[in-house]
Amino acid sequence: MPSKKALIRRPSPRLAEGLVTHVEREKVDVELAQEQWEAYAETLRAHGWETVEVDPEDDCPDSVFVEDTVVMYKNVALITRPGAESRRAETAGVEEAVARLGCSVNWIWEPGTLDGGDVLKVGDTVYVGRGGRTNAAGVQQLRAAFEPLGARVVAVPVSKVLHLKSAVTALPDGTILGHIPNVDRPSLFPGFLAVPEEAGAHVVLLGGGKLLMSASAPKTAELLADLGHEVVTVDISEFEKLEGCVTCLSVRLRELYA
Ligand SMILES: NC(=O)NCCC[C@H](N)C(=O)O
Repeated sequence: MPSKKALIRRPSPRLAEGLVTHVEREKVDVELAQEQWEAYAETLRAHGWETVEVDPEDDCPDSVFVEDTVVMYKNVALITRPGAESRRAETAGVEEAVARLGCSVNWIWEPGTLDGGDVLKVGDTVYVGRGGRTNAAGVQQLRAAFEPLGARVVAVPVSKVLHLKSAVTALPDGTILGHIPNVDRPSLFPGFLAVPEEAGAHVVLLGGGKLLMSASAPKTAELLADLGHEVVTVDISEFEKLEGCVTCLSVRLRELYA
């Protein structure tokens, strides 16, 4: 039976020291972030996901952004080698967690770098962003890991935002959502829908046609609701100050047959 498990990792007490690259540093309220993270996890559970906590990594300020440390395809967990050196220590705990769940484990190796935020799966198409965190060797290694399993890997340039998924994500029907100023080449994506807000480009598919979105994209939420989607919102303001979005706080494991 397909699983509905989601990896999450509680915020480090050092969260406020997290990296910022494309935005001005703003003061992060760590206590509020903790509350927002609890509410995010509760929302996943309320929609049928069993949350599995990876052991915390308190010395890594960005460890809550668990999506960047592992990419799932079928039952294979590809442990990444994050582009930012300060994030490399995050992967050990994630590797342990996915192995415990029965995933087959594979790795991105030096000189490859790859962040999970750069990987968007739409059916068997796997888009990978070549940008500030993911290099050409990382793209090649991802291809070598997933193409034999049936994936079609499509590399796309990312220069305007931190990760590919900061720029685009996909609706359940495969339509790609993007905020045009953040997308290098919208024409590379079939069925592209431009959204009016930066955070409007970020959706997590909760299942049953429901979309999890940030409360900071009300116009896009209205647009998507008007197209017949059911939108569930969460406030993740403290993570957005660190260039995080709804996708980066969890990794959904849908194809485990444990
Ligand atoms: N996948 C994601 O959207 N990850 C966000 C990572 C934010 C973190 N401050 C970083 O710069 O790595």
